[in-house]
Amino acid sequence: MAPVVRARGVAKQYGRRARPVLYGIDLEVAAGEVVAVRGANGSGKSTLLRILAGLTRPTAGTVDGRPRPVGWVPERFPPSERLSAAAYLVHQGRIRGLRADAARERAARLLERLALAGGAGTPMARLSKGNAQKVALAQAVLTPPALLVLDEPWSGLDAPARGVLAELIAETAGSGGAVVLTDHGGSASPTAAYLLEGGRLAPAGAEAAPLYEIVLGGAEETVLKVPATHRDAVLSDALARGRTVLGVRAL
Ligand SMILES: Nc1ncnc2c1ncn2[C@@H]1O[C@H](COP(=O)(O)OP(=O)(O)OP(=O)(O)O)[C@@H](O)[C@H]1O
Repeated sequence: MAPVVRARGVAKQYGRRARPVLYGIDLEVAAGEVVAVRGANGSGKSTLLRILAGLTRPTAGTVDGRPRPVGWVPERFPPSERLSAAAYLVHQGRIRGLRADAARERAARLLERLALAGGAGTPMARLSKGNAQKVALAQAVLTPPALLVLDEPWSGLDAPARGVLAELIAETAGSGGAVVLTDHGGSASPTAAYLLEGGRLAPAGAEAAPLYEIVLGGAEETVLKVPATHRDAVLSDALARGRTVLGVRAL
């Protein structure tokens, strides 16, 4: 399948005297792929993800094919906004070309799925870390992204929200999007995993964790591939949203 995004020879050095963080990284991510980038603290994972998302410029090399907009979930979501979570998401939806009522509906549905404690009317500055993370996730998938990049997305999320996150990742990949994430906890069951070490990227082998295929009915049929660890949370979330479970099978 044609790659959604392709990095070639990407290198990064923050300042001329600093030691380079990345050396000549090549990486292709195809539609439907979930790619995990792992490595020690400070190994350059966030730097690589920011370059893939188009937020940081590489010192050398190129990134081709990046679609717009990229769904981006930063490691730390700035919650210093006075806007409420709902107002912030509607604003983001408008920027991405949604009509106000569509943006409101989509934002409300995502916040309900993610069970934003304290409600959608809470000012962003007063949100807890986990709830700010939920808003970060919601803004990234307000319009279905062709490329979804998530930096440590599991951190701070409670168990049900982790299930919803697994579902959002599976939905993005299932509808032809490409997903790149860092996952210290190894919670994503990626289709490919890489280890970033000494500024170079090496294949780390995909996870051994078993995958399940879940077929959901309702207004339309959806097929999701989710790791066994998130199967039950995804099923209960789907049932709570009025979907019908048409099938569950181990892959
Ligand atoms: N804006 C910046 N200016 C200067 N140096 C930076 C900048 N951002 C990152 N670095 C440096 O680049 C190196 C890699 O940082 P990066 O945040 O990409 O690593 P990481 O693997 O994501 O770390 P962690 O697991 O702790 O999140 C670190 O030495 C960091 O200090």
